[in-house]
Amino acid sequence: MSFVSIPLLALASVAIIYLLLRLQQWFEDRSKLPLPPKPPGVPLLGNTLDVIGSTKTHTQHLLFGQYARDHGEIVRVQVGPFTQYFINSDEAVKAIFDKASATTSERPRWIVSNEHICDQKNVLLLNASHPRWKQQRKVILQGMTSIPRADAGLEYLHFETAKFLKQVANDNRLAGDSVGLFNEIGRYTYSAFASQTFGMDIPDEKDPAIEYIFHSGLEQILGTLPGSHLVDILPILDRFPLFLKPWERKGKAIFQDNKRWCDERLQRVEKSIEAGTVKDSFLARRMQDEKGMSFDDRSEAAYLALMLIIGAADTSKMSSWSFLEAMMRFPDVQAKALAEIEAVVGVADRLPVYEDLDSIPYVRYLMKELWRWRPPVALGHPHITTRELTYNGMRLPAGSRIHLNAWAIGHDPHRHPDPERFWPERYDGDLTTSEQSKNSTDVKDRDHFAFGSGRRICPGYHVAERSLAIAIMRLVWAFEVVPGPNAKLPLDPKDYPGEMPGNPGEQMPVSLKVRSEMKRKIIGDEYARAKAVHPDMEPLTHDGWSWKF
Ligand code: HEM
Repeated sequence: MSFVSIPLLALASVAIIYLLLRLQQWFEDRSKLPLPPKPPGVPLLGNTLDVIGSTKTHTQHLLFGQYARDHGEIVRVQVGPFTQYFINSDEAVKAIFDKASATTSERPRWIVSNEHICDQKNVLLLNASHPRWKQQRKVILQGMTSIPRADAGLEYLHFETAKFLKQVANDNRLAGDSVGLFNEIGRYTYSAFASQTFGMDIPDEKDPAIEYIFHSGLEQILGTLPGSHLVDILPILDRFPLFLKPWERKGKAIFQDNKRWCDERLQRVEKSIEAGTVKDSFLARRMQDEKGMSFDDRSEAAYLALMLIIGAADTSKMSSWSFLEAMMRFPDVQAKALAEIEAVVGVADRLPVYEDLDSIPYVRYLMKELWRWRPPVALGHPHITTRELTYNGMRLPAGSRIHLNAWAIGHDPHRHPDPERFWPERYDGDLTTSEQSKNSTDVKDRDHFAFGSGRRICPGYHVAERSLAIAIMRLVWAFEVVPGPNAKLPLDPKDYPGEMPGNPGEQMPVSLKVRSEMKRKIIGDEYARAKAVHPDMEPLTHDGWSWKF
């Protein structure tokens, strides 16, 4: 036998074994329920080309929405070697994410993102079966996201939004500069959550802390996208010695950098506790409540504080930004919202506050409509099933990667007639909070799916509700929201796509005009009053970007 034929023989044997295994699988599957339907694709690549194309044009939500309309409640999409299942109906979400949540709450294995970059300390990426996941969810609820804790955070939301209003009301250039407005909304949300977690605020939109926190989150999320790291496709590569694994060295270095950043802030909080000058915050309370904690526990709490800013800030920023899109494109809704808010708050007496929400049902409808129309996490974070499930004559094998398609459900014309229209009246009479609505006996009554579902549902919805209600009431009360001077009319969301699928980007041409001199004065006065009682906080500044590899 020649030397050439040995490798050929080996290759042929591998191919035969592979075909035999596929054949065996086919025989086994013949007697089982069918898998969910899949959109037409090309051999071997499946739907990869369509998905890549939609990623380039920022239209993944539209592609997966179309798949849902064409193929129904569950769609099987093949991207390279990955099969993803998109759950596209409220009933299927209830059956799969809620009722079967004991078997649908794990995450895919992300070697680089979860194990190296986050050292298995990020609640968002951990498996639900990992003891740390349960522990962190408990700490988050007690320390930041329960109703009393969310209420305690209102002072920061009121302060930061008042500061934003004052900046915009007194700076015509900023009021007409969409990128500037986007960044200032980012500053106030990052600052509101940095204050609540670390007890430190971010006074300036150019503060490098914003870039640092944003990039830390981005690095983690990018690493969860299918195909971003070869080792996630071929986990055997993880067994190589470290010098052959640049991804692991880089991931671990990022973790160390994040940890150093958190530890520095932890030490500042510790010093202020010792000096008796500590500001109330998630981290300070955690350290004072848990006297027996070692430095590693404290360091983990500080890391969790950073993860919380990452989870809270961009989703809240995006909600305020999408709200401006809705007001600009639907001026009748804006006019009605203004009338309803002024009827309770007065035309020029004071700024709206969160407590006004109960007296203005229309604001509740605006919130529900916004999260239906523009869910910030439109295609959900992936979960993994741990055993085979059946639903409506279909089967999901164990190990399936499932996504809650919040966009498709929110834009299903049978569930929400005329879904592209921003129409808060569709929720007329529904005054439920997010928590009450998610527990609706009939899932058809549930308002939207922006926070996910089941055991892994976003723990921050009480906080998110407070943040959005304040933003909505104050933005509408203070400003007329209009298209910017260079806007291409009629406005088309395809002209200003954002990084988060289905959400507007910073180039959305929006402009704000303060509604009256009286309102400008009230904004100035109330900001001055809020500043006088706002605790003096240390800035969260980061001295330069330190990830260098
Ligand atoms: C409009 C605002 C927000 C939206 C739309 C949102 C949405 C989501 C979604 C869709 C998930 C994934 C759920 C799943 O895996 O099924 C999630 C997870 C998470 N969110 Fe939020 N979120 C928001 C605000 C917040 C806030 C304010 C906080 C904290 C104060 C927060 C903390 C978290 C955490 C810690 C997780 C990870 C939960 C886990 O994996 O177990 N989020 N969020």
